[in-house]
Amino acid sequence: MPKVLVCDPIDQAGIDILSQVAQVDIKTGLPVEELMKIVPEYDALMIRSGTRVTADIIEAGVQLKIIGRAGVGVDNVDVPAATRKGIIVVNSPEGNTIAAAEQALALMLSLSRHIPDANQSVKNGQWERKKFVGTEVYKKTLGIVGLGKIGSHVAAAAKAMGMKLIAFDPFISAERADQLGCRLVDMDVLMQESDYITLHIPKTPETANLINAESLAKMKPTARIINCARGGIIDEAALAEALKNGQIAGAALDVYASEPLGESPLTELGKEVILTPHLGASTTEAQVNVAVDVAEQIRDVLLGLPARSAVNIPGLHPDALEQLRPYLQLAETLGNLVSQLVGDRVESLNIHLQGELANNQSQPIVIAALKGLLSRALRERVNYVNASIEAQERGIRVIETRDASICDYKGSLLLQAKGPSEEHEVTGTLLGDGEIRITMVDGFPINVPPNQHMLFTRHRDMPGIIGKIGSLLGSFNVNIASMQVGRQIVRGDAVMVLTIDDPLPEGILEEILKVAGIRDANTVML
Ligand SMILES: NC(=O)C1=CN([C@@H]2O[C@H](COP(=O)(O)OP(=O)(O)OC[C@H]3O[C@@H](n4cnc5c(N)ncnc54)[C@H](O)[C@@H]3O)[C@@H](O)[C@H]2O)C=CC1
Ligand SMILES: O=C(O)C(=O)COP(=O)(O)O
Repeated sequence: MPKVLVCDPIDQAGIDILSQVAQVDIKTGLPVEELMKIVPEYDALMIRSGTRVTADIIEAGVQLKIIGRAGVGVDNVDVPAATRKGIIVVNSPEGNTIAAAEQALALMLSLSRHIPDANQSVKNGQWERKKFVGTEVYKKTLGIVGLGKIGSHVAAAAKAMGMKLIAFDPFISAERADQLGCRLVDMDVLMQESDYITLHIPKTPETANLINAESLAKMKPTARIINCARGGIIDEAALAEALKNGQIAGAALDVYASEPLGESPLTELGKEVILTPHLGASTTEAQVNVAVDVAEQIRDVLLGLPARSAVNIPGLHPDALEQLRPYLQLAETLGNLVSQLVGDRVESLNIHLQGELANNQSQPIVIAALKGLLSRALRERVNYVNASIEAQERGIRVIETRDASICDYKGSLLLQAKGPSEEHEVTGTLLGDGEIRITMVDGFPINVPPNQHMLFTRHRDMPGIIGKIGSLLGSFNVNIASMQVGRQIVRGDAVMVLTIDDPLPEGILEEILKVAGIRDANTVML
């Protein structure tokens, strides 16, 4: 039974799902050294923001197949290191969207009405109505940095409260912003015009310290900033300074450069600052959502099925993936086949998407072909996660072309692979029932389903040659399941493709190559 280590508090609904297929050990708050020590035993890790999965932990996790982040941000996982090792990293992109958006809105209103300090004051026995006079958000300008899932929900709610919306997100179209009632502006304008600024961007090298002394200096003295995204996007020392100097009116933070926050100039400030301990995703609903979402993906991967929200497999919606799945199988089979025909190291791979296939998203098909191509050398170590990197590191040149006008079949895939001494090409398609057919080998038309054991020959089309190969195989007790010859001209060059029931015994290939007219022979295992 596979083993899953749960390193952070996860809702029981997720644990129940994992327990159906794995031994689940819950060990939260482990010191790094402890985690390093036990991680080699585990097939999967399930984490939240509390655990840092560093390159060292990934290196030590010799059995790891998947790291599941029950939440959105994967900045606490060394994703490139996981990718290199073929470990899938999944998250729950939508499970806590509403929770995080509501936290940002709650903080915005808390800031504008001094709720936390007013509450504390009453609890302290005071009645300070004058001290806590607030401001309205109605008709004020909200600047949203990052108009993705959370930013969009904040926009909708803020719009309903009568706020004017501006946004900075270089990856969002003006049409999408328009739909949300947002005007797209650049970062400088957003800093200058906003009464409230809310951050909903991932932590990346580009967004680290995006809000710094220089940008804070552009804000209105009455403006307030909210960060429910990630610590480190705001320079905390610069923010504390801006608040202390009255350069800006307030800030509410849920996330910090280092968590738990500990000692910080921010904790010494007054009612202009509200600090919460990374609670954005901490609602009952969100915790069930993310736990179930990620546990299901871990379960599926452990059962050999694909994950729907892998962050290190090229982005594809599950529905699209489902539709493409037969083509991925085709690409993988052809990649494996052509690599065995080349025999040697493959230096370049041309991938031609033809007919209907040319209209599909090509990246997953390219990756599937590379996975197939590399599986001869890397076996189960290559997967959809690391196939591209492995190919790149081996210096394999990948060229992709598409031609929708080629329509012998509904859609077909042609792979041409070149090695130091040999070059081969194979074409394949899918029949109506999704079955794979190899339709061309080295330019010769055939129609063969892939088989576990196959024999491919190149020969001169002449009488008797097929019989000779047949009896030779018979003399070695090899049972032929099917045999086909493809040729372009009578008595010219031809290919013969045999599917056989067992692996070819030692020595038989040499005998086949001795048959007059045979130019080349390859065994293939698929
Ligand atoms: N406080 C908490 O507990 C939670 C925090 N989060 C954080 O919120 C972030 C946003 O989450 P979602 O909205 O679900 O992600 P998302 O991927 O749907 O949206 C992120 C948006 O940021 C934009 N973006 C990326 N780089 C940018 C840049 N340099 N400048 C401006 N915009 C940029 C993207 O185009 C995208 O539209 C997450 O990355 C996560 O770190 C998410 C959930 C809970
Ligand atoms: O989903 C995210 O990105 C979050 O920041 C939530 O973090 P958490 O799972 O509550 O530790």
